[in-house]
Amino acid sequence: MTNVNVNSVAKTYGTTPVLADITTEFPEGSFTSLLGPSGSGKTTLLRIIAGFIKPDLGVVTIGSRDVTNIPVWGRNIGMMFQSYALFPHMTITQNVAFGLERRGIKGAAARKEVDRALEMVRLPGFGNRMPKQLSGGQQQRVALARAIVIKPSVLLLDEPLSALDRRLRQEMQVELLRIQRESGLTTIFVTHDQEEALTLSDKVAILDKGRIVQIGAPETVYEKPLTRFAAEFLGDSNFLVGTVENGAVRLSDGTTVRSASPLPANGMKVTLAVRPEKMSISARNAEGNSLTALITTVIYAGPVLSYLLETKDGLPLKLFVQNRDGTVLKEGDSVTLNWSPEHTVCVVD
Ligand SMILES: Nc1ncnc2c1ncn2[C@@H]1O[C@H](COP(=O)(O)OP(=O)(O)OP(=O)(O)O)[C@@H](O)[C@H]1O
Repeated sequence: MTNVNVNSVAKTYGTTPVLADITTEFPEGSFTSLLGPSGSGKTTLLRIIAGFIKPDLGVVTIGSRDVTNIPVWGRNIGMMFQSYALFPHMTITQNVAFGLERRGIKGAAARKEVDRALEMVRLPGFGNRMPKQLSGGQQQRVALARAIVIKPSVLLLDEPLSALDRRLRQEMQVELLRIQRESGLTTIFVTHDQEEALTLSDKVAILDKGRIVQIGAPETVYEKPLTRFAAEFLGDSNFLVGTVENGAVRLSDGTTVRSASPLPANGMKVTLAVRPEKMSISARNAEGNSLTALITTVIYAGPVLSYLLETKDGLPLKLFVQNRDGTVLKEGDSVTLNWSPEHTVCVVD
């Protein structure tokens, strides 16, 4: 078990900066997801930690060891990518043993480690099969066994589950988490699937244009986004823009909205973010915030109903409600939305 540190790491391709001054710690035994849109630099950061790419600036340490100038094979890293490509002409045992052989571990010692790894991914007894005799999910497990059999210090995963269908993917998420917890491996996981990042991780790092804009526990990043980008990228959000007036925010239609976040000085323009499930259609609470809006679209998704709304000033809003009693409101209905200042977060625009 080892912690990974990235210090002032920067990378530019030609004139395009891809990573700008990244400093962050991946604590020993933690599971961190790197989450961000396409091109935000997730893979580049992972490949720098793996040693496939050398940063222009900065230092990478694994444990107490500076590995910035150490090649991939000298870093003792377990890796798994989207294209997990097992060797088709080799048995499962041979596939898993591949990394061990390159480390000089052969024969009975190797077989013992392979059996242990196959047991860990719940494929005991599959060693003599060929990859084509396994389902996609089973092949993925073999790839995971191959990554962990070498007893790496760190496990690096780049969208390993994105080729799987939804059901298999959820199954593998549970397996991955179990294996990570059992092995205690410091794990860094690249994904652009927010739900996956929230469910699996101890920490989520949100990347935007080569910077980590926020890193923290899933519930912190979700409940208290720091920027509009983070609030929008991780989950859905309503944004209310207004001016600070006597400790509250006055919107353009004159409504006053209170926030539990610290607000800047009077007269400053601010953006407030409110999650759509934090709003409700209920009797007005004197302590709370409220806005009246017209329903423009109803999206029926079984357990959850989504409503798109618009205030008379043209402000678009979203509302998610649990479908408790089967009541579905209609387009054109006018409703009053209520929500708490606790769920009204001041974000950097
Ligand atoms: N070898 C390269 N040469 C030039 N530009 C590159 C190279 N590799 C990556 N880039 C650019 O760097 C940026 C970041 O790429 P990276 O693959 O790290 O993003 P990502 O967040 O992992 O995206 P995705 O989710 O699409 O995989 C992109 O704009 C990409 O085009």
